[in-house]
Amino acid sequence: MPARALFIAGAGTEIGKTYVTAALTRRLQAQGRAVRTVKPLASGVPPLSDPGFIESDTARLLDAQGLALDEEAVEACSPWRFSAPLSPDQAAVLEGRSLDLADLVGWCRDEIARTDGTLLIEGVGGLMSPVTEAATGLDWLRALGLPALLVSGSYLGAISHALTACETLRFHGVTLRAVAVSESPGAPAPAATVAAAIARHAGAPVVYLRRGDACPDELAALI
Ligand SMILES: Nc1ncnc2c1ncn2[C@@H]1O[C@H](COP(=O)(O)OP(=O)(O)OP(=O)(O)O)[C@@H](O)[C@H]1O
Ligand SMILES: C[C@H](N)[C@H](N)CCCCCC(=O)O
Ligand SMILES: [Mg+2]
Repeated sequence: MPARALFIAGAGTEIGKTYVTAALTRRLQAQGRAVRTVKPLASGVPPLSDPGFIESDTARLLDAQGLALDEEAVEACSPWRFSAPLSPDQAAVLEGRSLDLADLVGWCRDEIARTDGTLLIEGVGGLMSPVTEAATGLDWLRALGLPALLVSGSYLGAISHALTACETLRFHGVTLRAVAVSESPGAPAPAATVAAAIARHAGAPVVYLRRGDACPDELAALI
C-alpha cells in the first residue's frame, strides 16, 4: 500500500535531500503515480525575481514536477521562505519574522488531506536542525506522524551521521521507510560501500545514488 505521505529527513544539510526528492518525484511520475512534492519551510531562498532563485530547493522541486516557476506555484510549494542560508529560525529573525510549529504542522496536515496520491515533504537541514526557535525537524516529523526517508551523504563520517539519525528515529517511534545514500563529491569510499556499511545497522532498506544518478527502482518501489 503506497504511503499517503513521506517525510524526507536528512542526516545533515547539503547532503542530497533535494536531489533525491527530485529524482524520486520524477521516477514516481514516470511510473504514472500521482505525486506532489513540497518543501514547506526553506532557508537560502532568494526572491523569485532573483536569478539565484533557480538554484533553490523550491525551484528544483517545482522543476522535478514539471511545474512553472511562478508566484502561485512557489507559494504552494514553500509557503515559508527565508533568504539567508542559515538555520530557518535564524534566517527568520533576520527578516523580523517568526514561525510557529503548529502552523507548519497544520499546513502539512491540510496538504496531506487534499493531495491525491503521495505527498513528499522535504525537511530542512539535518534531522534535529531547528525549524523554529523552540522546535527541531524531529519535533515537526513526530507531530505529523509520518514515515521517513532518511537521506545521507557518502563523505567520510556519513556512516555515523546516518546511523545516529536512524537510532534517533527508532527511539522516537518514527517508521524509517528507507535510507538513501547520495554520493558526496570527493568521497574517499564508493557510495555502494558506504550504503552497505549503513545497511548492516540501519534496520531499513538502504539504496545509493552515484553522482548524477536517477532514482533507483528499488527506492521508488519502497514508497
Ligand atoms: N547524487 C548526486 N548527484 C549529483 N549532484 C548531487 C547529488 N547529491 C547531491 N547533489 C548536489 O549537491 C548539492 C547539495 O544537495 P541538496 O541540495 O540535494 O542537499 P540538501 O540535503 O537538500 O540540502 P538542504 O539542507 O539545503 O536542503 C546540490 O547542488 C545537489 O544538486
Ligand atoms: C541553508 C541550508 N542549506 C539549509 N537550508 C539550512 C540548514 C540548517 C542547518 C542547521 C544546523 O543543523 O546547524
Ligand atoms: Mg534541500
